[in-house]
Amino acid sequence: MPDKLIRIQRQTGDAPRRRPVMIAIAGDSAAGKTTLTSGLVATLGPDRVTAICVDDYHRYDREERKPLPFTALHPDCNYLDIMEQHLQLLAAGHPILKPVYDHGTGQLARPELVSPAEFVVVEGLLPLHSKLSRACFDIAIYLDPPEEIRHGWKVRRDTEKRGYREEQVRAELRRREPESAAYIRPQRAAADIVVRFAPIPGRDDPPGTPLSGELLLRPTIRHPDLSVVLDGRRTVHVRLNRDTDGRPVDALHIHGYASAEETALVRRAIWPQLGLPGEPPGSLGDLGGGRRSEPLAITQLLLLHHLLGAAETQHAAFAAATP
Ligand SMILES: Nc1ncnc2c1ncn2[C@@H]1O[C@H](COP(=O)(O)OP(=O)(O)OP(=O)(O)O)[C@@H](O)[C@H]1O
Ligand SMILES: O=C(CO)[C@H](O)[C@H](O)COP(=O)(O)O
Repeated sequence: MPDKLIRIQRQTGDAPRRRPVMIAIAGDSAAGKTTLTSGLVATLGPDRVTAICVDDYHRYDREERKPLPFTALHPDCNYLDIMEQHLQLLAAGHPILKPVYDHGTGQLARPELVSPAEFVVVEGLLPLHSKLSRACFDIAIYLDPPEEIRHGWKVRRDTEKRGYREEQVRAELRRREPESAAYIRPQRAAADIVVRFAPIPGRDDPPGTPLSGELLLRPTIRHPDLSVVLDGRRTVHVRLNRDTDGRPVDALHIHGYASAEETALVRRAIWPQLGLPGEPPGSLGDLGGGRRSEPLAITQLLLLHHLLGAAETQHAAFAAATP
C-alpha cells in the first residue's frame, strides 16, 4: 500500500502549496455566526476570504428530516466524515466540491466548487465536533449568547426568512435542546475564544443599546497585548475571570453603552496594527437592517488581528520552506 501512495503522489506532482489560515466559528442555530463572519469577509474583501457554512453537510432535506428521531444538530443528521475530509483538503490548500443545503427551500441543491483563498472561515453547527476537524483550524471561536436571547434571534430570523411560524420554531427549539446539550455546547470547550453578546445584568439601558460583548481569551493561542490598547478605559477593559473548568482566563469586556469616542479610540488603536488600507469600514459591527453594534465591531477587529497575524506567520514559514 505505501508504494501505491508514493505512485499517486508522484503523479500529482504537487508543488508545495501555500495553505490558508483556517478559522472555525461554531455555535448553535442563530447564535450570530453569519453576522460575525460577514464583517470579516467585508473587511478583508471577498477575494481574500472563502466563507463556507457546514450546514451544507446536512444528510437529509427538510421533508426527509421531519419523521426522523433526531434533529439537524445530531452528528448522524450530517455527513460529518465528508466535512472532515473537506476541511483537511481546504487546510492543505486544495479545492473541494461542497454539497449545498438551501435554507430558503429546505432542499439539497447542486454541489459547488470551492477553492480556498488566503483565509477560510468555516461557520456552522458542528465544525469543532471531532478531533480531526479541530486539527484543521488555526483559530477556533465559539458563539455563546444566553439561550433566551438566541431563541429570540432564531424566532425572528426563521419566521422572517425561512418560512416558519413562531410556535413551530419554539417547538423545534424544545425538541433540539437535548442534542444542543450533547453535541453543540461541548464545542465551547474547544474554542480559543468564546464570544458572548448579552445585556449587563442590573442595568437599565435605553432601548436600542447594543448588547455588551464578553470575549474569553483562552491561552491556547497568542492574543494581542490588549493592556496597551485598553488600559484605564472603563467601558472596554480586560478582567481576569474563571473559565468553566475553574482556570483563570482573561476576559475582554466591551460594554454596549460605551461611548462612541471610547470605542473609536479602541478601533484606532487596533486598526493600524492590521496593515489594511484606509479607515475601518462601516461593515464592521453591522447587524443588518441598519442596526450597528460596537461590541461586535471590536470583536471582529480582534479576530482580524488574529487572522492577519496567523497569515504573516504562515507566509514566513512558507518562504523559509520553499527554495
Ligand atoms: N451581536 C448581536 N446583537 C444583536 N443581534 C444579533 C447579534 N448577532 C446576531 N444577531 C441577530 O441574530 C440573528 C441570527 O444571526 P445569524 O444569522 O448571524 O446566526 P447564525 O448563527 O449564522 O444562524 P444559523 O446557523 O442558524 O444560520 C440575526 O437576525 C442577527 O441580526
Ligand atoms: O439549525 C439550523 C442552522 O441554521 C437549521 O435549522 C438547520 O440547518 C436546518 O435548516 P432548516 O431549519 O432551514 O430546515
